[in-house]
Amino acid sequence: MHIGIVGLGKMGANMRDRLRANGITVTGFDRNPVISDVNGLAELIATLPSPRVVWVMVPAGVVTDVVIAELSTLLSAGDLVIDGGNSRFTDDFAHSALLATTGVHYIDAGVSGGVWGRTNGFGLMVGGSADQVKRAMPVFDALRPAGPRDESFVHAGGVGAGHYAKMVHNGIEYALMQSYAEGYELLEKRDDLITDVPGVFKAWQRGTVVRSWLLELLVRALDEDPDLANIEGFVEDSGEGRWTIEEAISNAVPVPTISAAIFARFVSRQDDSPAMKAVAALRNQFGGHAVKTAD
Ligand SMILES: O=C(CO)[C@H](O)[C@H](O)COP(=O)(O)O
Repeated sequence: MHIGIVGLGKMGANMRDRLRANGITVTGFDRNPVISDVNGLAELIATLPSPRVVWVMVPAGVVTDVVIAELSTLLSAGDLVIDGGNSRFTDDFAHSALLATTGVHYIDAGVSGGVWGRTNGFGLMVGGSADQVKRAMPVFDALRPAGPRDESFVHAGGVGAGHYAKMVHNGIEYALMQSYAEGYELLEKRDDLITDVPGVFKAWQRGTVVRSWLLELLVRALDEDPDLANIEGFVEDSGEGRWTIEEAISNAVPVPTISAAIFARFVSRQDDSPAMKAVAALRNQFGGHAVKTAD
C-alpha cells in the first residue's frame, strides 16, 4: 500500500517512519522543504496510485481547513482523506461534506501516543463508514502497537466519532495530569517529612492503584530535573479540553474534575489574578481584613 502524508511535524514525521518500518510506502509533504519528499501538494497527489489515500497531520482549525479545501480540488472520486490531527469533531462534518461533493471519502482518526508512538505504536480511534475503515486497515494496523487490535484501535462510529473519542481522551488526560501534579505539590511541600519526592513517584510505578504511563513520564521528568527547577509553572492548551467542557455543558454532563484541570491551566498563566485582587478587596471592605499592597 502507498499513501501520502500531509504534515511532517513531530507526529507526522514519526508516523511516516513507523508506517515505512511496517511495510507501507509513504510519500510525505511538508511546507519545510528540508523534510518533505515532494515539492508541493499537487506533486504529492500526482505521485500516489489511484484510488489515493492521503493522511492529513497538520494543526487543527484553519490549517486543516485549508489543506482539506486544497485536497478537495486535487483529489478524485474514490480517493480517501484521513484527518489524523486533533481536529474538533464538529469540523469533521464540514470536511467530509466538502470532500463528498467530488466523491472523495473521509475518515477522522484520533491519534494518541505522542512522540513515543514511533517506537511504541499509536492508539487509534476512528470515525467513518465501515467500508472505508476496512480499506484503511493496513495503515491503522501499521501505526498501532502490536497485540490485540481492540486494545489499541476502535472504529468508534460514523464521521466525527474518532475525534469525539479523542476529545474525551484528552479531557481525561488533563484531569489525570492535574491529579498527579497536585499530589506532587503536596509531597514537595512537606520537605521536612518527605525527603525523596521523586522516589515516592518511582515506587508507585509497580503494583500500586495509581500506576500509569503518565506517572512513568512524571518519574522520567523528575529524573531529569528532580525539583522541576528548569520549568516554569505555565501551561498552554490546544483546544481539546475546552471542547470537552463545551460538549459537557451542551449535554448537561457534570465534568467537575476536567473543568478544574483546565481552569488550573488558566490560573498558571496569571502573574497577579484580577479576581483574587477583588476577593481581597471585598474581605477588606466587609471585615477590615488586611490586604497585601503592591510594592
Ligand atoms: O493530543 C495530545 C496528547 O494526547 C497532544 O499532545 C495535545 O497537544 C495535548 O493537548 P493540550 O495541548 O491541550 O495539552
